Amino acid sequence: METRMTKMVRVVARVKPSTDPSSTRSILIQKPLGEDSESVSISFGAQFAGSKDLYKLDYCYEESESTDLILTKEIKPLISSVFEGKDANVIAHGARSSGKTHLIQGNEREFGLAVLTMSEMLSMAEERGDSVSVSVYEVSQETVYDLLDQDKRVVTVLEGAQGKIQLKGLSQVPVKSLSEFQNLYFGLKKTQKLSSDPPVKSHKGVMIHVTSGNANLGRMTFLDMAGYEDSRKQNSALAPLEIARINKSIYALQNVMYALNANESHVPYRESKLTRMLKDCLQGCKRTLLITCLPREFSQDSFYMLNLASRICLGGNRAMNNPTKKKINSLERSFSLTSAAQRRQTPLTVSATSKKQTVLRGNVTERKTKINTAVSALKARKLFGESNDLGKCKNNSKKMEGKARMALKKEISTSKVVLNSQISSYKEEVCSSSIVTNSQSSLVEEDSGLAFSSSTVPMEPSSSTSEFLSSEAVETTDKDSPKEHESGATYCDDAFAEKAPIVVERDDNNSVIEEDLTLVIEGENLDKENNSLQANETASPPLTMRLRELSNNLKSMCKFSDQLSVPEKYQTALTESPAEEASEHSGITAEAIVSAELRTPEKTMPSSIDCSPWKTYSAHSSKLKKSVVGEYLKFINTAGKEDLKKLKGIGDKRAASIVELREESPFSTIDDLKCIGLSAKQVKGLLKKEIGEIFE
Ligand SMILES: Nc1ncnc2c1ncn2[C@@H]1O[C@H](COP(=O)(O)OP(=O)(O)OP(=O)(O)O)[C@@H](O)[C@H]1O
Repeated sequence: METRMTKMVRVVARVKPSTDPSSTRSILIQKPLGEDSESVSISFGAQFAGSKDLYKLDYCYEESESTDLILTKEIKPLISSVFEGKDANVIAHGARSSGKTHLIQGNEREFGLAVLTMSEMLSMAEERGDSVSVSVYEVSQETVYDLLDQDKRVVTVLEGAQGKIQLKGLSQVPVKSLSEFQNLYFGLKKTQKLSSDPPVKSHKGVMIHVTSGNANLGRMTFLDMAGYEDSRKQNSALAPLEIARINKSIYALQNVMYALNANESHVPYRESKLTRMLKDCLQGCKRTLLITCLPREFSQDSFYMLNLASRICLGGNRAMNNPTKKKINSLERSFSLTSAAQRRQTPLTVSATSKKQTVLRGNVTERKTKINTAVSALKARKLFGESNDLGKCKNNSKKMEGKARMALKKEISTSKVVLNSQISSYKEEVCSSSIVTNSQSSLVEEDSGLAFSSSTVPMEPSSSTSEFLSSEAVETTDKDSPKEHESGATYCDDAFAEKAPIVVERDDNNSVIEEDLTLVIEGENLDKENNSLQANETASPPLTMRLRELSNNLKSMCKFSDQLSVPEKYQTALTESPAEEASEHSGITAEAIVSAELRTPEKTMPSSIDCSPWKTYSAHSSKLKKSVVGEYLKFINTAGKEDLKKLKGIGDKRAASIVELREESPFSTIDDLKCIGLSAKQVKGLLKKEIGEIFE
């Protein structure tokens, strides 16, 4: 029976006009049915390395299409629902300077969507005899500020026992006319921007409330998100940590939208202050409109944002098309495991029948691209976080695919692979030592195909942590202390949660009611939990031991490769022939064919059969170097703070920076360590010292 569903999040793009008409770096938009297209594809110019990829969205508004058109087509239907008591959200995200503020706020001459919408809503309210009021806020460094308050009062996000969010300290100013609203909205900067303010990025939100008499109807939220930028950019005005923090909250909201659109059972609202404060608006809404702002001339940062938007869009399509999507979602999520602990705890499910393996083989071959796209297009912040440039993104996709292969290969080799089991395990050892992140994926069969499931696995920090965070969870950190607020009640702000005794609020009839509130746990606490998770799993041996072990393994592998002797015909089958050819060798089982297909030739060490001793030695030492670097990075990406401090040259501050930065984007090259304030020379020195220690 077909289930009718509507997408919770509609994902469209808005193109910002080119500033250089002669530029060849233009994005390409395919609208099969012009304005009536229900889905569009966006790709990048041939010059761009990612040009082969098409990103699907629900629609794309080009430069020639006016903001009024977006209002008519996208927002007017939402306005009616707000007057019927539903919430609606319009969120603009994108790279820096991609036109988000221009789209949402606009300027005095060219009104943005928030102003145009307010105009519509005021007319409608007048007709119906309803009232409109507005709140304007900013979320910066995990703190919410009330922008309609002269002193930019801090807003506290409280969560009631029923999970209802209360924004304590957020003003709600009645608006009677558009000019009144404009004065409030455009006057903000003039009254509040202090020249001494350090340049910080923030998310800015406008919430339009509709009330009928004393009853609250719906709310329309406009969110102008801070611009995404690669935290490793050398020329940014902001510190990498500040960028990382803001990116983390961008990813958090994107993860929430993905989960909502994919109709997932768990929505990770607790990942950031922004997602927590918007929880009610997002979950109680008729629809959220996500607008990806894209400059006509693409950039790496735009590419990432589009990639993520497309992922959210695809999640919705799948949820509508496939009621059993949850298993598929698990595939994406299984690749998005964020902490090494989670990755390592992932059980490798083995389906051992050869029949199933034969099916798997076919599917793996056919789905190679699908896995790749699913992984690259669908993984949340970790996938994209891991890859802060296209090259890395591609490498990561390859790595993911490689890991999938490895997992399959493991599966096969644990059952009846007759041929070459020695080679398989030998290769596995080499591969695993050179893969930076170590993700194990559960493999299960879904329908007749191959699916990856993480049903037994926490998916992301959000999901894992939230499992032990009920809405009444209580947690404190020692660095944050309770704050005193005007009400006189002592309660907590970010990263501090405790059961508040009784907090007073007003109900729909404006009468005072008392509610038992639980103060929320914010992102930093989640970090703490993530870290404690990591701390638990860092019972793994220290780096030097692991390097030593690696060195021994490599030595034994060298020995093994010298002894290696595989019948020639099987060597050919394993390295070159497609499966069909291989099957002609009567002695090779179906499982072996799969093994052959899944082989990653470049990872294979050259045997000494046809190499000179020097070539063999060079190849081995270069592999050794790569493996050591890989191990080092793996350690950097997974170890707890205390273990990190055991590394030469890493003190408390650097260890803390590593933990914070890798949350946003794991270290994928040694050079990434420059982000924690090391020079290239210092980075080299660190590694030399660690390697030197192996031989002490
Ligand atoms: N559709 C448009 N038409 C003309 N100019 C535009 C358009 N969109 C944006 N711009 C211009 O591009 C510049 C950057 O736009 P805007 O400030 O809106 O970007 P942003 O994405 O909000 O930036 P940030 O990431 O810093 O918040 C501004 O000078 C703005 O006037």
